[in-house]
Amino acid sequence: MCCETNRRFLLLYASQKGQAKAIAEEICQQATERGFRADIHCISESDKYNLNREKDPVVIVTSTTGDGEPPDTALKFVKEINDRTLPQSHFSHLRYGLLGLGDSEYTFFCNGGKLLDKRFRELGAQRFYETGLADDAVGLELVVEPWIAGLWAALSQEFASRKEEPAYRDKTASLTASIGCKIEHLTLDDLAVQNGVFSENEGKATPGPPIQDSQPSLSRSVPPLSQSALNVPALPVEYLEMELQENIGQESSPMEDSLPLISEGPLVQVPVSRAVQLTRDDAAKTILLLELDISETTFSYQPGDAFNVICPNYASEVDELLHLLGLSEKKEHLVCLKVKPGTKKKGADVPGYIPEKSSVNFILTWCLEIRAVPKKAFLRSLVEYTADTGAKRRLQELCSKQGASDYNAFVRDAGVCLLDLLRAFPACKPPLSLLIEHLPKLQARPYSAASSSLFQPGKMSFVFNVLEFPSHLGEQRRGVCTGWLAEQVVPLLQSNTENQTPFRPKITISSRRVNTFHLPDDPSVPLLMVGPGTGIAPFVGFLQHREKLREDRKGSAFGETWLFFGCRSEAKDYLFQEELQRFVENGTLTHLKVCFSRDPPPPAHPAAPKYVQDHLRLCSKDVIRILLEERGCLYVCGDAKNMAKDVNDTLVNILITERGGDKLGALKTLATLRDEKRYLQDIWA
Ligand SMILES: Cc1cc2nc3c(=O)[nH]c(=O)nc-3n(C[C@H](O)[C@H](O)[C@H](O)COP(=O)(O)OP(=O)(O)OC[C@H]3O[C@@H](n4cnc5c(N)ncnc54)[C@H](O)[C@@H]3O)c2cc1C
Repeated sequence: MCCETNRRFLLLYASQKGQAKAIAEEICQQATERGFRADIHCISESDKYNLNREKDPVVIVTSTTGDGEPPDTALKFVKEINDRTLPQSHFSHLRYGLLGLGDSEYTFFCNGGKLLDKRFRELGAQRFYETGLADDAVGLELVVEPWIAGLWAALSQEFASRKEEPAYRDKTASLTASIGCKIEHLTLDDLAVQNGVFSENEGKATPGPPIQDSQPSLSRSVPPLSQSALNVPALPVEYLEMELQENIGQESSPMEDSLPLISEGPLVQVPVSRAVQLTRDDAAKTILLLELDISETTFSYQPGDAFNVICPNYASEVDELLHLLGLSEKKEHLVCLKVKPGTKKKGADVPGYIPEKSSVNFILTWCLEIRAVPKKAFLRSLVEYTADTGAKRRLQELCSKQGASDYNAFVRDAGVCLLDLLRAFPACKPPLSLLIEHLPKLQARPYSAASSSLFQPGKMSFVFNVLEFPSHLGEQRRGVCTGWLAEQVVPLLQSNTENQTPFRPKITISSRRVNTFHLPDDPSVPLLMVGPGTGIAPFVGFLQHREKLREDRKGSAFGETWLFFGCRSEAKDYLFQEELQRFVENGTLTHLKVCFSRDPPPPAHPAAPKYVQDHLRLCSKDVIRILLEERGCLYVCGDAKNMAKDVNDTLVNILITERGGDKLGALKTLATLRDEKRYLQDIWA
C-alpha cells in the first residue's frame, strides 16, 4: 500500500509476463519508503488514470514482446496515442520517465519502450529523467536497479522545481540533460557498481594464486585479473523450493497435456507430408522445405503469416546435463515446486510454463532454453554450488566488474551455454530449481508460410536454413529447432529419393498473432517483393495465391509483380527455381530479378548485380513509379542483420536520386509508406 503524500506520481506498467509489473510494484514500495506516493496502474486500466489531464510526473515501465511489439496490455493505449490526428502539443503538459525492458538477443531490442518514448516526445511530453533500457540478455537488474536508484533524485528535483515556478521548465530541462548524460555514458557495469548493485562487502573475493599459463579461457584466468580483488554482484535471492518425488505408479502429466502449458496459443500436431532439400549437398547452407498436412485440423493461414514450431532441446544435451547435475537416476522423478515462504524476491512465482507434475527430463527437454548464454546473476548463483576453490574464484571473476571483458569474450561472445559451463567447471552442481530460476523459457520458433492454402488446400509449407555454428571449443552445433526439424525428416528425405511410402513424422505448431504482412485485397495493386535466401518464403505463397486467383478470376485486372531474389550460387542454392520459372511463364510473376553473390559475373556483364539492393538500384525508376505513382506495395523479408538495413538505405538513395530532396525527406516518404502499410517488413535475425 503506497503512503499518502503530496509528492504523488503516476506509475504505469505494461507487462506481458509480469516482469514490468513486478518492477513497477518494487518502485511503488520504494516510493513509500522515500516519501513519495505512486499511483500505480496497468496501462490498460484507462478508466483509472487520464494522461490528458495528468499534472504530476508520470513513470512508465514497459516490456517488449513478440518481434519488438509493446505488450498486449499496451496495444489499445499505443493505438490511441498513435492517432495521427493528435496535435503535436497533445502531451506537452506531461513530464515522464520511462524504463523499457527487452532482450538484445532479439532483433528489436526494447522496442516496446522505444516506441512509447518516441511517441511521447512527438506529442510534446518531456522527460524529467533519462530513459533506461534494460537488457534481459545480460541481466535486467544491471540497468533496472540503478535506474530505480536514480529515479528518486530525479523525482525530488522535479517536485522541487515545480515549487520554484516559473523557472521550473528550464531547471528540469537541465536536470534531464545532466541525468541523461550520466546514464548514456555509463556502461552497464559502471551503472551497477556506482549504484550499489555490486555489494562491496560480500563481493570482496580474495585474490587467487598467480597462474603461469598466459592464455585465459572460460575456466582459466591470468594476471592481472587472477590477482585482482573483485567486486561481485550481490547474490540473487533464491525463491524456489523444490522436492523430487519418485514416480511410483503416479502419472506424470502426459506430454500432450503439458505442451499447451508451455505454449502461448492453441497447439495442433500435424504430420510432415513432404520434405525436400532445396540446396545441393555442396552448398554453404542446407535449406529444407517441409510441407505440413493441416487438412485434419482447424488451423488456417494466409500467405505472409508466420506460425510457431514447438521444439525440444537435444536429447543428447539433456542427457549430459542430467549426468553433470547428478540427476540421471532421477530423470523421471516428478518435480514439485513452490515459492519459498517469506522470500524477499518481488513477484516471486513458479513459472507458469513449468507444468505441475512434470518430470526432471520433461522440464529440461521442453521448458528451459538450456542453450541460453548464462547471465552474470546466474554465474553469481553458481558460485554457491561450486565445491572447488579455483572454479569458485573463476566464476566470481566472470561475473565481477573486473572480469567484464572476460565475461564478454569467454561467455557472451563465445555463445557459451550451461552445458559448456558445467563441463568447464565439473565441481559446480546446481540444483534444478536454480536452473528454473535463471534460464529463460524455451521459446517456440516462428517460421513464415511458403505456400497458399488457396493453391494447395490442406497444406502449409515452410523453408528453413539448418543453422550450424561452432561451440566455444569448436564442436559443431546445430540450431535447436532447425537441427531438430532436420533430424525428424531424415527418413522422409531418404524415402523421397528412394521413392518409398514416406514415413510421416509429426510436429507441433501454433498460430502467431495476426500480422500485417499480407497481400493487398485488391489484386490490381502492383507488388514489389524483396526476399533473398529463405526470405523468399512468403513470396512463394503470395505468387501461388496470385496464380490461383488469375485462374479463378479470368478477365480481372492484376497488377505487376516484381520479385528481387538473391542467393550465393545459381547451381547450388537457387531456391524454388522451377516454381519461379513457372510463375514467369504463366504471367503470375511479371519481373524476376535474381542475382548470385558468390558466382563470378558473366563475362558479358562484369558489373552484374550481386545483391538484391543492386537490382533495386538498377530498377529505381520502376520502384519509384510503382510506389509513388501507382500506390503499389513493397514487401521485404529475410535477414534483419544486414539485408533489411541495406535495402532501406538503398531505397533512401533511390528516392533522393529519382525525386531530389534530402535524406530527411526520403526517410519521411518511407515512414509514410510504412504508415500506409505499403512498405512492410518481415525480418528475422
Ligand atoms: C516472424 C519470423 C519468421 C521467421 N521465418 C523464418 C523462415 O521462414 N525461415 C527461417 O529459416 N527462419 C525464420 N525465422 C527465424 C527462426 O524463427 C529461427 O530463429 C531460426 O530458424 C533459428 O532457430 P534455431 O532454433 O534453429 O536456432 P537457435 O538455436 O535458436 O540459434 C539462434 C541463433 O543463435 C546463434 N547461436 C546460437 N548459439 C550459438 C553459439 N553457441 N555460437 C554462435 N552462434 C550461436 C545461431 O547461429 C542462430 O543465429 C523467422 C523468425 C521470425 C521472428
